[in-house]
Amino acid sequence: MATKELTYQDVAEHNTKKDLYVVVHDQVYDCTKFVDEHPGGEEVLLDVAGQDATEAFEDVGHSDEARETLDQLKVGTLKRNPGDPKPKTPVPGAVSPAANNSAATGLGVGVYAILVLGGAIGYFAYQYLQQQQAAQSA
Ligand code: HEM
Repeated sequence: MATKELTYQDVAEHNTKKDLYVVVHDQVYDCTKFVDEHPGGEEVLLDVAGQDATEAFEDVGHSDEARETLDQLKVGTLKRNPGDPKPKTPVPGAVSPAANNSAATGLGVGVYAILVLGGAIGYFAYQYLQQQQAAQSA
């Protein structure tokens, strides 16, 4: 197995579909041949091309099989220098339980507000119509 040491700058140069390296858990992987076969689509891999994909990779909850595939793509180990970028946060739209939860909580408050407001408007409209009818029949 290759034990070449690459810096983050080395990896960052391989950031196109035809030459695509990613970092996962400080290991460097050449995904060039795999990008077209990725069951999760090429878009997500292109999004992390030449970058640290650890968080994106783990957030999806890849299978052991995916980890074996990853093993076969390994080209070296990342040599971290001070000031190197941190692992990239997952792309929007990617399967992410944490992101989904926070979105649901945010939406929950909004939905409650609409329901309460809608209920109040409905109630007052009903009262108003009752009064109108009472006035007409008098
Ligand atoms: C870096 C190397 C990667 C390898 C070797 C890899 C491999 C795989 C494999 C084998 C699967 C099939 C399901 C499974 O076995 O878990 C899969 C699915 C998936 N991958 Fe990756 N993946 C990689 C990176 C990524 C990244 C960076 C993302 C970014 C979000 C991603 C997103 C997904 C998604 C969303 C699926 C689910 C597709 C579906 O079920 O329709 N993958 N990947």
